[in-house]
Amino acid sequence: MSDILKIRRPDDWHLHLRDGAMLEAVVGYTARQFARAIVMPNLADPVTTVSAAIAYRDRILLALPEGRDFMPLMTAYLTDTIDPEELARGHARGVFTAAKLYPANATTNSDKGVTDIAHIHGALERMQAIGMPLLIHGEVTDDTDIFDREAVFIERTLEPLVRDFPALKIVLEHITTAEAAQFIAGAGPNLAATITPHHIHINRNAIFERGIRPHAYCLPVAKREHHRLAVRKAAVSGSPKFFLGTDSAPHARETKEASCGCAGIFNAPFALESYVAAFDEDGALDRFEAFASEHGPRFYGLPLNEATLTLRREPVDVPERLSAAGADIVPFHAGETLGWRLD
Ligand SMILES: NC(=O)N[C@@H](CC(=O)O)C(=O)O
Ligand SMILES: [Zn+2]
Ligand SMILES: [Zn+2]
Repeated sequence: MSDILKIRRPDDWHLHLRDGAMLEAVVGYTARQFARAIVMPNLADPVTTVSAAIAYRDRILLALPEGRDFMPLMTAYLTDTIDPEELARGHARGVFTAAKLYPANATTNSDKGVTDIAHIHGALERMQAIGMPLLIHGEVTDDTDIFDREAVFIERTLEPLVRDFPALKIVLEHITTAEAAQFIAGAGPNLAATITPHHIHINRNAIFERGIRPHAYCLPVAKREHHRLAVRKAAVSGSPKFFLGTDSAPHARETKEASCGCAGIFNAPFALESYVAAFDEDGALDRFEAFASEHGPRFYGLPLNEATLTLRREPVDVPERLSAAGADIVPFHAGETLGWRLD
């Protein structure tokens, strides 16, 4: 009985699909598992307009393997000069599901992000009024210690933001700390957080295991063990404020294995297998479906998926590399054997 898990088809509430050849190489891995995904707008040329989002959505749909039923949910990239009208227009037309706040220079392709929250107050007011969610990469960008950047962001930026916009729907993305888990758990129902597979499996030791491990490097960077445990506890808790968002972030192998390697972990190929292993280890298989398939759509006010999928307790080998876009990419769990297999 507990060797087979049949669940409502899940969604990925935080995903990087990139563009061009990389998009074509990676989109099938996500579409195999997830019915929908919130697609991040941090392309080299960020998605800041309705027309750019429509064109990107069309490229994603065109890149899908045949017969795959998958709906990309698009997001707008907030800049200092973003026009609140453009956001509202995109939201009303069903193009922008949400808008994403990247503090300028916090992460990959965030150089055109927001330099000061004060610059987007008009946009946030408008989003609050129309019920458009704000998605946040929550790290400060000054010379704060890299392991403290999320906790400091919560104190310095998120708490005032929640006070100023009490009805704004906010998702704190890819949380990595006990502080974040605690803050979200204690906040109102309009605040939620996504949790990645890697942040429930690895702590910061993984980045330095017998040498430097670029494929375990992402932002926000993995923290100490006690933070991993707190984030994992939130994921398996059954609280509707925490839901699945892989933050799968493919980078070609040579751009990670470099003197200045890119941040991002490519976990799309075995995302469900990775999450379910953690729920199984924690005796929380009965709460997996809610985390993967229910909490997200309820927060976003979207219908639950009708289709189902089945996971079986059978070994699955994760390859060392996957070839894509003429290069290769190293997936999360490369070379490991996971204990659950997706049909
Ligand atoms: N998570 C990462 O380490 N990288 C993401 C950006 C992001 O989500 O911060 C990317 O686009 O590569
Ligand atoms: Zn991020
Ligand atoms: Zn991301």
